[in-house]
Amino acid sequence: MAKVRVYELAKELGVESKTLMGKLGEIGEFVRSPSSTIEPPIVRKLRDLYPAGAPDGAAAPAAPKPAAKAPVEKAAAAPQAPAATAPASAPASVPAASTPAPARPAAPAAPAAPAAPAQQAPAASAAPAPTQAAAPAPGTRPAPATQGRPGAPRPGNNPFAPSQGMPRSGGSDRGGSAAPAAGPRPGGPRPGGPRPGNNPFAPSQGMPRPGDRRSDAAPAAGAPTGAGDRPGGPRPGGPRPSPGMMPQRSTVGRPGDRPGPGGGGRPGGGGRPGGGGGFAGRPGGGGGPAGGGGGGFAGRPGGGGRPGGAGRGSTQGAFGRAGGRPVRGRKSKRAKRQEFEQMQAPSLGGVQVPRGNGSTVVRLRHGSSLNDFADKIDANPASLVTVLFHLGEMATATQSLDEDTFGTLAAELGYVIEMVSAEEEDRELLGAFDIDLDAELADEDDSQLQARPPVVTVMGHVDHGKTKLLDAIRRTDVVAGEAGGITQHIGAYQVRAEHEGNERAITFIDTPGHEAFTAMRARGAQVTDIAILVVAADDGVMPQTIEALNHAQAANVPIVVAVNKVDKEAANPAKIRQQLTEYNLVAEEYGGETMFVDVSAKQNLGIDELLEAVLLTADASLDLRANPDKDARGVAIEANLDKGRGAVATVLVQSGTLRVGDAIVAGTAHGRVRAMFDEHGANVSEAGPARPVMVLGLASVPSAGDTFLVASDERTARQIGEKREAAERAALLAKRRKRISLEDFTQALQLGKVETLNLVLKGDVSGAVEALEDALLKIDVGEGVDLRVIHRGVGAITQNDVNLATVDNAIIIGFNVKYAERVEDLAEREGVDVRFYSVIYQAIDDVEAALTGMLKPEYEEAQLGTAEVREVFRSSKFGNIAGSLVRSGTIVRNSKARVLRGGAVVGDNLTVESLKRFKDDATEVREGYECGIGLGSFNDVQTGDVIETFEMREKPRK
Ligand SMILES: Nc1nc2c(ncn2[C@@H]2O[C@H](COP(=O)(O)OP(=O)(O)OP(=O)(O)O)[C@@H](O)[C@H]2O)c(=O)[nH]1
Repeated sequence: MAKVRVYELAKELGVESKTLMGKLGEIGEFVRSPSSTIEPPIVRKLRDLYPAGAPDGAAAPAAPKPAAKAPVEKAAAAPQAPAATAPASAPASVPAASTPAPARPAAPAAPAAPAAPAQQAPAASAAPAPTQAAAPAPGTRPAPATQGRPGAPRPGNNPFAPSQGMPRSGGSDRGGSAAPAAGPRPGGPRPGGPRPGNNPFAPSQGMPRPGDRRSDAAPAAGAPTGAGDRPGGPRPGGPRPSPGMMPQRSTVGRPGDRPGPGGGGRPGGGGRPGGGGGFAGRPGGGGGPAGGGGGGFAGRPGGGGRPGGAGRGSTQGAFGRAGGRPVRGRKSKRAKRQEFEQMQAPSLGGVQVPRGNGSTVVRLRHGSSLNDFADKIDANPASLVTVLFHLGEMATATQSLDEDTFGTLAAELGYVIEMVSAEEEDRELLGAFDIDLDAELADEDDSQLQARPPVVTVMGHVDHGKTKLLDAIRRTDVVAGEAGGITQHIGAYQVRAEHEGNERAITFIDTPGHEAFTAMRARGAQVTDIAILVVAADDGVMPQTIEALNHAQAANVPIVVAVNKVDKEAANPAKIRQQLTEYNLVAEEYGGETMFVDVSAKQNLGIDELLEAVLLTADASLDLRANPDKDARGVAIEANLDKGRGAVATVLVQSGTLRVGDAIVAGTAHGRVRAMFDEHGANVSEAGPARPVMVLGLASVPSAGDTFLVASDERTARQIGEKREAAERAALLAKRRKRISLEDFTQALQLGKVETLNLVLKGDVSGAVEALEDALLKIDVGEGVDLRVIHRGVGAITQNDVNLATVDNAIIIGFNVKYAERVEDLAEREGVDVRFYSVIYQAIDDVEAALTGMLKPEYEEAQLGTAEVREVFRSSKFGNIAGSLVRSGTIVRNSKARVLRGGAVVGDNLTVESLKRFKDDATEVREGYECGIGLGSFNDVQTGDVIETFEMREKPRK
């Protein structure tokens, strides 16, 4: 069918060419002149508009003629001007786009009347016209089967789907033009409505970009494809196209494209779908035939071979999926569900996390990680990481977090976090081994309880005589005399004193000071029954006296005051009594309840009275009884690693009886009691309540204040120890992480205060570790540098130590210890600096040096050379160049510079940006030579100026 020119048609229709051109403009077909040709579909449309040759064109556009064979006929026709084709479809398609729903009902009917599809789908009928308008590429063969498909937009055609691949504005988007071809799924759209996956709001599908003509284009895609599609039913014999069958942007519509090998009727490599959509920006590029049939698929014959040349991963058009990326098959149900859920309640960061109702309690152990939290709420740990990140905290899924962090996260997600305390945690842990210490105590009846000695701690201000007093008490021991005195310091000792005619035992903790007392309390060990507060009679109440009594009172521990040094001339015991009344310690003689005893530790005066006072106080205010007939429970008082004997721990039995051979676990240390010694160095086979003994047989060194218990067997003891160790490690990690938050860090960085030397101290005995720590912390390193002992302990350097040092960039100092097995390799691998010392001062010297090295370097200016400006050259490239003579030193390129004029600085903070020796670039020019110096943007250089160059050098620290 030959093309018709405007004037010819005008004549035929009995209207003026101008009127017809106007009409063409109205329907979006812009023609240049009356002699322009019009594509047959447009011709038909116009004929419909002027059915009876009515000049007003009043005829309804409702009954367009079927587009049937037009494309075939037009296949070989010359390409149309883009201006003519592209806009044509747009207006036509708009109604379809805006009312996709009404178009749908037509779909089911379409297969029933394939011969007259257009009548049934008016919306679609408009579209075939423009699709035909897209001229076939020269040389492409038309697809015979493109026509005849009932026209109706595919229900699945999501007009908003960005992947529809509509041409972008400008109409020259080849890829876009391919979309309609891709759009139809010959396999038949599901008639039941839009594809569930086609969620126009789903982020994965996106909305059309502004400026895109997708929204316009989409209906066009729908319409023409509908024309070629078989809505509501499977394509006869046609396989469901895989995405791979979709035409590729890069291939479709290229002139000269050939149908693919299996394509059967896939013309022009899929035809230029732009033709289908009527948006063909490239005349001739659009596989007209395909277009005529309504997109690329229309070009496929019923047999539906795979489209040749159309690869995977190209435009996916009407499937609503993002174009460009290959998508294999349709979305899984799971993907759809996920998408749906995402639409419901995305959390902070856009991830999906099961939410609590605001009061859902989640119990977490101290040191738990996001993994643990995720486990409890059945969430994906990675999602929690994301949410936390959006809350301003960065953490990995396995990292232990502190309570605050969990609290923030939980609040965001509608949960309430309940952190389990260390005691509760241990209780739970022991519960797993059928050990319930609380129930044990509750179940004991009076008949099982026997009196036990009081356990006493001596506290007081520095130099008030605590140690001296403990010595004096030790000497008064009636048994000690017989056994040759207390020969060993084991951390605690028991003395016997006469009281009301009876010999009574009193246990003294041999670590004076409230620090040890409090440290033990902090570990959950309530060891002390009575505190002796030592106050020097010649000195009076001092800060640490007050601190000590506060600590004792806070622990509800009765106090006996030892007014010491009464032998001294300046002693004023009455003053002490008076002073202490202010702190609720009112002496008995003043009507109070506190016993004050005047003693002289030096002269052994009043010691017996003091012991008696202790016993009286104990009897008066405490019910000191315990059940000796059960497995021992108690506290580790002191522990160290002995070269010959291994871990040595002094434990205080609090209840039950500890026997040699018992399986024991103290904190994380476990083992079997191999031997026990008392403070006299004598072997003991069993130790009852309030009895301190030195125990051999533990596999590792427990910490002071660790509670111990006898387990049913060694295996249980080991398991408890290991579980405690894991919990402790987690808690330690959590604690460590809390030390610095992101804000603190940034602030510290800004203040230049992040240079912190972290240390892990390990020693053979706790005393040495403490001494080392004290000495290190006393190093005067000046401001700006911090020293922190992040961990200290007794024993070999373990994997835990190295791990800790790795995380915190710490240096490990080992004093008289070595690596534990296989730890050296780890330290080397992780690059942890581990230093061993046997002389404490060497360690201190080294740390001091390290700290000095860490101090921020100070810089000073060092002059490199001066040059006198002899002449100024102007260079368009480098600005002014100072032709200079080097007067002293060397002028070095890229060095700092300043310009002096008459001794005054006229330019500072400059850089020697270019340096030339004649025409050659030079890196440096020495004294006596001429050179050209360019100072960058500084152009105010004059003859006679002096250019001084220098560099900033680090100042050596003294
Ligand atoms: N005259 C006299 N001097 C005493 C008496 N008790 C202790 N001292 C002296 O006081 C000084 C400090 O005694 P310590 O027992 O070391 O005192 P401390 O309270 O243990 O001191 P720190 O361990 O530093 O807290 C020593 O020189 C003792 O000899 C006493 O009863 N009379």
